[in-house]
Amino acid sequence: MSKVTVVGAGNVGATCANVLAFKEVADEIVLLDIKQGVSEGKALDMMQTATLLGFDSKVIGVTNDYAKTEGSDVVVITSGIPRKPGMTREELIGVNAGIVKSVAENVLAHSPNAVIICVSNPMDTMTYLIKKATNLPKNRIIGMGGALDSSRFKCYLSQALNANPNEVEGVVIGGHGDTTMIPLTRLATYKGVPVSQFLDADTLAKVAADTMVGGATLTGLLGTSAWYAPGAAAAFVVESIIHDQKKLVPCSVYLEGEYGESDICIGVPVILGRNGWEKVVDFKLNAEEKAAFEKSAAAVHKTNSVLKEINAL
Ligand SMILES: NC(=O)c1ccc[n+]([C@@H]2O[C@H](COP(=O)([O-])OP(=O)(O)OC[C@H]3O[C@@H](n4cnc5c(N)ncnc54)[C@H](O)[C@@H]3O)[C@@H](O)[C@H]2O)c1
Ligand SMILES: O=C(O)C[C@H](O)C(=O)O
Repeated sequence: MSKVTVVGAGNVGATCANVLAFKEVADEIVLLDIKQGVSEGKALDMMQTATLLGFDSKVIGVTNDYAKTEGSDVVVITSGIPRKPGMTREELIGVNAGIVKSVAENVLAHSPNAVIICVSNPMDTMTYLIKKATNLPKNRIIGMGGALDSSRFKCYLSQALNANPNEVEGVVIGGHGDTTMIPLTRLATYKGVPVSQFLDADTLAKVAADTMVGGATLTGLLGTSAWYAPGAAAAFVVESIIHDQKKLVPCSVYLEGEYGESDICIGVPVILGRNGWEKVVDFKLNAEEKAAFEKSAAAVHKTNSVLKEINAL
């Protein structure tokens, strides 16, 4: 039997649980929130789609009762506040650090072998906080932002190409921040052919810029941050793990020398399998990409340093 817990039954958590159930990624999905009744209500609402959508997964909602999360294979942490228009993700650190740390401790008390997927922002720093606060093996702690950012990159690329998004490949590495993301335009392809054969440099630069502010654009439109693609991206990462798919997905993981960085969680391409992330894949960046990665890492290190200032570490 496979079991996944999603903590936070807000926009992203509920969407993630819904995708997990619809795709039957796990036999049991526990949706937990601190707000009385919300997760029970959303889980019941989802279960009432089972015969309409034809899935057999069971979704259970609980209010802050971690005993019900016992024995989870994977735990997705979405609890915390989202940004409002005009804010950066980094501004959420003060509130979200306390929430993420206590949630990670609570879930591990009942599921000591779980792989933890971090969604809460600022995601790279929250992933690092989980690593430092729990001291779990590094392969069991994963920030999912690169899966989302790469999906947005492929979406914008497909629109520029007027192509089917599923025939476009593209990867975003670096931090999950408006200025720290690195869409790897040089390596993006359409049916295996470099996109630079179809799109001029200005168009490609616009695609990269739109990708980097993809989350901010949606926050401006929605008044709060996005949830369909973030929830689906988290579910995609969970599926790769639960089904041991060995997919190559950019995720924020704890580096010890890979890509020239240490003591940081930041987005790099990793293989996902049953034990979490299994290895970092070296994309052989060129000088410009390496410099961008170094700059991105410096910004993430700076945000991480705030954890000590606010006594979260
Ligand atoms: N990494 C990414 O790609 C990505 C994408 C989208 C959103 N996010 C982040 O995910 C987080 C959630 O976003 P959202 O739109 O779902 O917000 P939301 O406000 O809709 O939902 C958050 C939920 O967390 C719950 N919560 C708060 N404290 C809790 C606790 N201690 N235990 C359990 N539940 C608790 C709240 O009650 C709420 O239901 C935000 O920090 C947002 O910035 C990250
Ligand atoms: O933009 C946000 O604040 C939420 C999330 O990180 C996203 O990229 O959608």
